[in-house]
Order: sequence, then structure tokens, then C-alpha cells
Amino acid sequence: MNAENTTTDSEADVAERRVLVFDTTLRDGEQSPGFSMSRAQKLRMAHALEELGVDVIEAGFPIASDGDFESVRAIATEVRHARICGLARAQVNDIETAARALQPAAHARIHIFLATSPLHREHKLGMSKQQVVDTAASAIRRACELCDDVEFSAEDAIRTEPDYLAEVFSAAIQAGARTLNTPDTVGYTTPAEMYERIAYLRRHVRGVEQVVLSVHCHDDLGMSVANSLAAIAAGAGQAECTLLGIGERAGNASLEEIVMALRTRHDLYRARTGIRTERLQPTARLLANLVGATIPRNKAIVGENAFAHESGIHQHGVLKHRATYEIMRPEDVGCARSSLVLGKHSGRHALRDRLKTLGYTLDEAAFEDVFARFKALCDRKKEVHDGDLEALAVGRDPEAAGPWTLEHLHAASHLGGSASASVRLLHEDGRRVSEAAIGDGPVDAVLRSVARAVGCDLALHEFSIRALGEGGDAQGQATLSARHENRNLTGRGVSTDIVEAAALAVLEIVNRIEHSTQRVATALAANH
Ligand SMILES: CC(=O)SCCNC(=O)CCNC(=O)[C@H](O)C(C)(C)COP(=O)(O)OP(=O)(O)OC[C@H]1O[C@@H](n2cnc3c(N)ncnc32)[C@H](O)[C@@H]1OP(=O)(O)O
Ligand SMILES: CC(C)C(=O)C(=O)O
Ligand SMILES: [Mg+2]
Repeated sequence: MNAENTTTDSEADVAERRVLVFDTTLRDGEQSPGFSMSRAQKLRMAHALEELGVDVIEAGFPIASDGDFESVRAIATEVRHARICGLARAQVNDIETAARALQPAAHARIHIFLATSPLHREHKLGMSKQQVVDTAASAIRRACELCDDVEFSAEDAIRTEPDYLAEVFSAAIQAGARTLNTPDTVGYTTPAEMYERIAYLRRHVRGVEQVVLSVHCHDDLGMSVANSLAAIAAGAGQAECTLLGIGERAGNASLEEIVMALRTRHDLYRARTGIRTERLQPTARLLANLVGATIPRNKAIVGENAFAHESGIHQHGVLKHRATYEIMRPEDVGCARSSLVLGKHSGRHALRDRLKTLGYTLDEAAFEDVFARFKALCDRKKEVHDGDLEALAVGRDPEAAGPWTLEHLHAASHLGGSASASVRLLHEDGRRVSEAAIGDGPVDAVLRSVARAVGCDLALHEFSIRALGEGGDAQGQATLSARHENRNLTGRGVSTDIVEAAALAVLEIVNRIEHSTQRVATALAANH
């Protein structure tokens, strides 16, 4: 074993295998509550994932909605190196829709899934064993006519009879699938069981040597990464995972943890990935900023404390020899604490340098915009922290920008009673509207006054605020979800004043509504 556990990929020996990283942050990750992204945000994330070096980007489920279709198509158009994948049920319409969305891709994959476990066959699909085999095989055959790379997933594979799963996979290979995925859909398995399952499939699936075996683990019992690693140890050649482990329920296996476990314990796994590990922290932080999530301080690899030492005995050890308490080098995962303090006396060089370290390379116009907003922020805050800079660099979601902007806001809370707020909004067509309302707390009052001003029906559903830096003048990022016509819409806003941050989040929502109303009106006019 390497004493410092800092083995690099170039030291790999000849026996090592290349494990493919299949990222499903934009599909399984995005389909879970709290992580939805607009098309522009997904596109931005897809570029970052490509830069990170993932092999496959599962960009969405094209049949799910027009928005998902458009997102997959935009990613397939712009992202040229990574393979772009679209999910489809074992149904012709799903498959043809996925193929249309993927049509511009340089490298495309259609991913078909069908549940195989007794529970799903009987209670969900109402299909016999033979019907499942036939449905999967005919779906794969149709997909192979439209795309030269087809993956098949046996949903709930872990709770499927092993001999039957081997039969389904053998039929899938015969029908043309090139990757066979074994999902632990409900996060039920254990590492020993997963190892045994992959080893069993390697012994019993006909034609298995022609395909890549893949694994897709969920974290319901907190074992998704351990289970993925066990599958790799047993011979799986592809791991499906998400950044920060976001995904259905308790989430998916976390990409950064699988990748760094393979790298750090190369002595055990003898496997490498194509991930540029120094991009892990910046890419994970970009995701957190786009979806307004907080990365727990103690999160492995990318959390703020992952390389922090506070206790004296540890500090003493690290000062003598870093490897006493660190099994990875912070710089290998993109974690570099800056000693430069940015404030109102800082110039463009220091800001550009810091942004680059954080993973943001902006074009001249975008940089000048960030610089101007940075200076304005410095007038409101003594010190500007990394979180503040990331919020400035991520900027506003273009699909939520304009036409309404906030000109004036006043909010007051009354002890033991309700709160009140008044706003003045400016529309890009020149209209100015002032309104006031009372509510259950200042955020609700702000929401009601904005809703009244723009004449739309909104009810507060959820509200959260997270600090982007340290100290009493830290900026807050508000994430607010409101109910509108039976849908929950989410908006985000950043300010040193949390009520103003909430107002900006409400404005994102009303701007989204106005954009979609305009799109519908344009489409109707075009049809006439
Ligand atoms: C384990 C996973 O992560 S699977 C992916 C889960 N992700 C999602 O569901 C997000 C996107 N989903 C959606 O937008 C919708 O569910 C849609 C558009 C796909 C389908 O919507 P609807 O047609 O209204 O169907 P609904 O979702 O209510 O029910 C699912 C239907 O698909 C069928 N189905 C489920 N899985 C499969 C499959 N793999 N292959 C074929 N049919 C399937 C069900 O039996 C059910 O059929 P029925 O309508 O004949 O009863
Ligand atoms: C669609 C499949 C691969 C899935 O997400 C699961 O089974 O968890
Ligand atoms: Mg899943």
C-alpha cells in the first residue's frame, strides 16, 4: 500500500481497468424534490460535467416533458466529447422521442429500463416473466435501429431472482444492448451481496464478455458507494452516480466518493476513471449553487471540513507530516484555501485569479459584469468570501431574468402579530406598480405584495435561507417555492438582507411565469 495513499493515475500498473463514469445528476439527480433545474442551468452543468471528464452524461428523460426534451436536445447539440444519454421506458414512443432529442449528439446513447423484480412485475407492470423478457427485447431492437449505443437497465435488479435476471440480460444482449445495468433501485443491497450478484451475472449471462456491466446504486441504507465499489471489484465496468449523491429519496451513489475511493485505494481496486479530480470541488459547488443546496460541512471529498483540522493533536501531526491525518491531497480534489482576502480595494487581477481557482473562467463581458457587482457588494460587506463570489459568478438563471425588477421594498414584523410589506416594481415596458400586503411573517407579506402587484395567484409553499459566507454581514441565498395553478415553482435570490433575498426569489418566479405566458401566446399566434 502507498504510505500516503496519494497514488496518481500515471503510476497505474498494467493490470488496471478503466471504469466508465456514467453521470446521472441531470436525470436521476434532477428528478428528486429540491433539485430541479432550468434548461439553461442543465446546459451549464452539462458543460461542467464534460470538463470534469465524465464518460456519459444522462441528460434527461425526453418523454417526461417538453422542457426535458429541449434540455436533452440542447445538451446533445452543445456538448461534443462526452456521450449524451436519454432515458426511455420500454415503449416505442419513449424510444423514438429519446432518439429525436439525441439526434444532434456527436455520441448518443439510448437508455431503456424495465422492472424485472416480482414486486414490480406483478403489482406495477402487470406482466408475466415472459412478457418482461419480450417487451425488453423488442424495445432494445427498436432502439438499436435508431442509435448504435443502447443500454438496458433491469429496474429493481437486486430484488429480482438471479437466474431470471441472467435470462433477461442474455435476451437483452441478443437484442443488441451494449451495456447492462444492475440497479439497486431502492438501496436495499449490501456490499457482499452486490459482489456476489455481479460475479453471478458474469458466470451466467450468455454473451456477457461482449458488453459492459454497469451498476446504479441508491442510498436508502447509506451503502450506495460501498455497494458500487463492491460491484466494480466484482468486475462491473461502469458506475452510475451523481455529484453530491443527489437523486431519488436518499439519493444515488456520490460520484466524487466513488472516484476518490478508486484513486486513493488503487492498491485494492486497480481501476482508474477519466475524471479530472481537481475539478471535483468546483463542479460540486457549481451544482450546489445552481440548485440552492447547502453542502454539509463534513461531506466527504467536497465538504468544507474535508481537509480541515481543528484539534491540537491532529494539527501537530499534520504539521509534522501531512499524511498522518490526510489520506488525499486537498489540491487533488480542487480544494485550495485562498490566503488572498478580497475587499473593496481589490482589483481585477486578484478577482480573476480567485474566480479561476473556484472554477469559473468567464468571458470579458461576463467578467466585467461580475467585477461591477463585486465592487457594489464590497460597499455593503467588509470582506467578500468564496461563497459570495460563486453566487456572483453563477449569476441569475437567464430563464428567470426580467421583465420585472424590484425598485423599492419595505417590510416590517410586528411582535405577536402579522407582518406587512410594500413593494414597487418596474416592468421593462415602463410600467411601475406599487402594492402592499400583510402576511404570516415578512417573507409571506413580500410574496403577497409582489403577487398582488403583478396580478398573479401565488401561495408560499417553502422557504429556506443559507449563508454564503461568514460574519454578520454574510450574504444570504434565499430559495423560495410558491404554489401557482397546481404547480410548485422555485426561485432564488441573493442579498445581504434576507427579506430582499426573498423578494428577489419571488421575482424570479413571477418572471418565469411571465416568460411562459409569453411563450404560450407566441405559439398560439403562430398556429393561427
Ligand atoms: C427508477 C427510476 O428512476 S424510473 C424513472 C422515474 N422518473 C420519472 O418517472 C420522471 C418522469 N416521469 C414522467 O414524467 C411520467 O411518469 C411519464 C411522462 C414518463 C409517464 O406519465 P404517464 O403516462 O402519465 O404515466 P404514469 O407516470 O402515471 O405511470 C407510469 C406508466 O408507465 C408504465 N411503466 C413504468 N415503467 C415502465 C417501463 N420501464 N417500460 C414500460 N412501461 C413502464 C407503468 O406501468 C404505467 O403504465 P400505465 O399508464 O399503462 O398504467
Ligand atoms: C432508471 C433506472 C436505472 C433507475 O434510475 C433505477 O433503477 O434506480
Ligand atoms: Mg435510480
